Amino acid sequence: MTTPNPDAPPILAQGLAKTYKVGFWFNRTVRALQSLDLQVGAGQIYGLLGPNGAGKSTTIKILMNLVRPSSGIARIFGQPVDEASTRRLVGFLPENPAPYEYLTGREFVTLAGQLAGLSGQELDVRVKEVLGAVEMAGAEKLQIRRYSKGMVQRVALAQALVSRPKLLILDEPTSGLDPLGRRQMRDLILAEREKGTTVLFCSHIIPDVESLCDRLAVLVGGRLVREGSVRELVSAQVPTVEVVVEGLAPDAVKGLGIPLESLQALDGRVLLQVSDVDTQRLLSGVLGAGGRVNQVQPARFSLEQLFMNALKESGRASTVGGEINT
Ligand SMILES: Nc1ncnc2c1ncn2[C@@H]1O[C@H](COP(=O)(O)OP(=O)(O)OP(=O)(O)O)[C@@H](O)[C@H]1O
Repeated sequence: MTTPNPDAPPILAQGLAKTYKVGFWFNRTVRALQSLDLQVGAGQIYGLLGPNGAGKSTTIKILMNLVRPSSGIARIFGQPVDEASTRRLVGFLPENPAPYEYLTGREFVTLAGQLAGLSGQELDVRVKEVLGAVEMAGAEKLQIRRYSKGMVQRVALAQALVSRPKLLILDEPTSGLDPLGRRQMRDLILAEREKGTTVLFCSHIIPDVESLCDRLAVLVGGRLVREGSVRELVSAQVPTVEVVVEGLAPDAVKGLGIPLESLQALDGRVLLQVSDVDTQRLLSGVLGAGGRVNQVQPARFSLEQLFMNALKESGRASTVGGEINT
């Protein structure tokens, strides 16, 4: 058995690919992941963002050694993902946690703590601590089958935290949580980073990714299409301007022949987004056609725009999943 290297990146993936065999005769394949390179540095909160079927869970399952990659390398703290010594350093929240229903929340988290090597008073104290942190102390004696989806998500997070992991891997951590629960989950993730824990989480909830991540990777159809810090990625977008026009119908605005990022009819006005370089031409066109310009302001770039652009470029705006080959 080799020991994990604390100076190695918590997560490293090189050329990671996964092809699933599907169909009754397993004669078709789905390419879920294609040559993924990823490096997550110590203490970072790293987000995997992508639409349904982008390959986020497959990446996480490979890192958790639940799925074998078809090719490529995946390492945790410098060790292969199937190395037992690395498992103790990782806390994992799966996409649809399915804890033993007949255990109480407290029993379940205690079991997870025992499996992680805790015992005696240290175990009791830690179980109480994590159940308190996820606000489940009041329901800890209830069997899990009586829990709501959000409560299951909370105890599942408690089991991921109980061993004080150095790396937390969270698959859709805010799924099933109400707005308050989502806020608490975000605060817990930030608190973990304060303690020096590295966090990898996947989501398709853009505000969660935007508010939490230091860096992120955008996956579409199994391919990495963007990677960087949230700020870098958002500021690399082509600047656009928002223009509100009155006195012209949407079709008349479209008829000006100026490329528009978006167009929305709003109660007698038309709200447009246009690339910075086309703004003057648009304004002259609107005035020349007898319209009035009500408002012009730079658009605030959001991760959502970046995401939509990435989808558009990949030609995947209306499709999900990996490539299916027959
Ligand atoms: N066990 C499996 N067998 C066959 N195909 C699979 C399997 N697991 C995933 N896939 C396929 O691989 C592709 C990627 O799926 P994956 O679950 O990794 O995506 P995801 O980004 O996590 O999606 P979501 O956001 O919907 O959870 C999809 O096309 C999916 O149908």
